[in-house]
Amino acid sequence: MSYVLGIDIGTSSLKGIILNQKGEVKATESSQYDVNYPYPNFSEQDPKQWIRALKEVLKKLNAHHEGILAKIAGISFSGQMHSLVLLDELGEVIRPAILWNDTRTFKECKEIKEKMGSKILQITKNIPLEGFTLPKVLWVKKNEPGNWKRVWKMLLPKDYVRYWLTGAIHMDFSDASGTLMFNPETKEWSQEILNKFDISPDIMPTPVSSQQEVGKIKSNIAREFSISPNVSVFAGGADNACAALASGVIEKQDAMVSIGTSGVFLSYEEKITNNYDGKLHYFCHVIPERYYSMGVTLSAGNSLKWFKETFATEKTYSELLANIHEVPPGSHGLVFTPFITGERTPYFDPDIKGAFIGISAQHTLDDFGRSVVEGITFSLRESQELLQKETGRVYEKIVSVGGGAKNPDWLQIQSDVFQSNVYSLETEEGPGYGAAMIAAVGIGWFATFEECSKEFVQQQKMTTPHAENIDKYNTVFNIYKQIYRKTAGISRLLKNI
Ligand SMILES: Nc1ncnc2c1ncn2[C@@H]1O[C@H](COP(=O)(O)OP(=O)(O)O)[C@@H](O)[C@H]1O
Ligand SMILES: O=C(CO)[C@@H](O)[C@H](O)COP(=O)(O)O
Repeated sequence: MSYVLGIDIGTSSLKGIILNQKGEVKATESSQYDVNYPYPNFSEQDPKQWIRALKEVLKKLNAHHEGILAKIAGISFSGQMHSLVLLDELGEVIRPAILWNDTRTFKECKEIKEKMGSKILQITKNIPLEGFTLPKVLWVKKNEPGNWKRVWKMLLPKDYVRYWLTGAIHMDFSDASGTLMFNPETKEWSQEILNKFDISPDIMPTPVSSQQEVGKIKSNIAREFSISPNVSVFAGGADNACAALASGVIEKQDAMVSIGTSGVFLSYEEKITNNYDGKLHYFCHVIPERYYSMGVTLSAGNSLKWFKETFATEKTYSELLANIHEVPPGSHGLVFTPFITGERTPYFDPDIKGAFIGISAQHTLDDFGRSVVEGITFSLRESQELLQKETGRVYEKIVSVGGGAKNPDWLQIQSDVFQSNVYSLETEEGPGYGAAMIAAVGIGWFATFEECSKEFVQQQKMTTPHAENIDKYNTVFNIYKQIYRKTAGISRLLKNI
């Protein structure tokens, strides 16, 4: 029996997932790491952490499942998007990776807008945002000229991990389309953008499709972890594209909600004719010639993580949320906005701050816990409303994935707030499951991703909206929506304190 391995380089951990030919999970392991926030708006990670975590995961897979890596026939990857990794000529990392939720690049975004105007949207289908890779490249060029001079290649996290395993330099279309330097129609780096910002095409990795075989594992690494040297390594894809594949979101009427560190409301797109004027992100899918649009909450699960680590250190997530079902919708008049690292959709504002509004003496930790979960979900409803308005679609099926899908009360809140049936997956393994599906297609178990999805993805109908909660949530959501406007000025004043 041969298996496939999916490796997900998330923001909070690296996960390895092994599937058999029926899509059953034979083994899974993970290893955590931290994000560093050295200054306001900065968010960085040391790529060495990913390699340390990868080694730990590979070791644990073999140790807990009797040399299972020897049975792997194909490997592929998913990873946090947009985060910039710079390598020197020796293939060494030059500086910490600047992550997707780092918002230091306000000035660089302004520069891109001034120099490119509407051309950037025309070419890339996206507008300049602090999270995307091009502004990060420009920041290093301007602020760290010594580092910039040493750059041999620029990569994204999963491409760096794959490079460490194989020595080959590539980036797949789904991740390349999140750099703001790539044309998703021609599937090439945009010479016009690179020229405009004086970026040498030599530093760009070769763009390839997600299921392209890109190399073999280096022999010393294969030996160390008892992996067959013949294992095929496939390029892989952006974590959200991989999560959408793993959720079976392959029809226009289906949507995915992912609550990881970030939060995402994602819609499948058959064509690239419409880019919604940059109000939504528009990227290549891992499925050939398919696309997706999405809105992003910068700190979704990250808000809950921050809340837990700050106010309930000793509790697990399950303990923290154990009683939220006893708190009524609206958390006794307490509303949270999850803008703790600024916000993307729909505000695109790196300086907005989070808030609890309505605190009173009778509020308990359970009220706060529920209001954090509700605030994150309201933020995703803003993306849902924007997507529905722009696409004209009403999503008949919303599949919920990521850490946030682990809690049944949160699934109920999602269903009530989105006013839709919310499905969860039988095997909720997130983007790593999609990465393993890419390997399954790559090695030829299936001719297409659609065939693989039909065989592998098992959605469970989990949660339907409670009619009595819908009106209440509409009222609270309307209050939530006013908070951005009313706190934007105050957030700017607080920035300098
Ligand atoms: N049992 C749980 N209940 C509710 N939320 C959870 C639970 N476990 C994790 N989470 C949330 O999920 C987030 C991590 O999700 P994950 O998909 O693993 O993130 P990433 O891919 O960004 O590394 C945490 O920050 C936390 O907010
Ligand atoms: O920036 C984006 C999407 O545009 C994020 O969604 C990252 O891709 C990180 O994802 P998670 O670690 O939260 O899954």
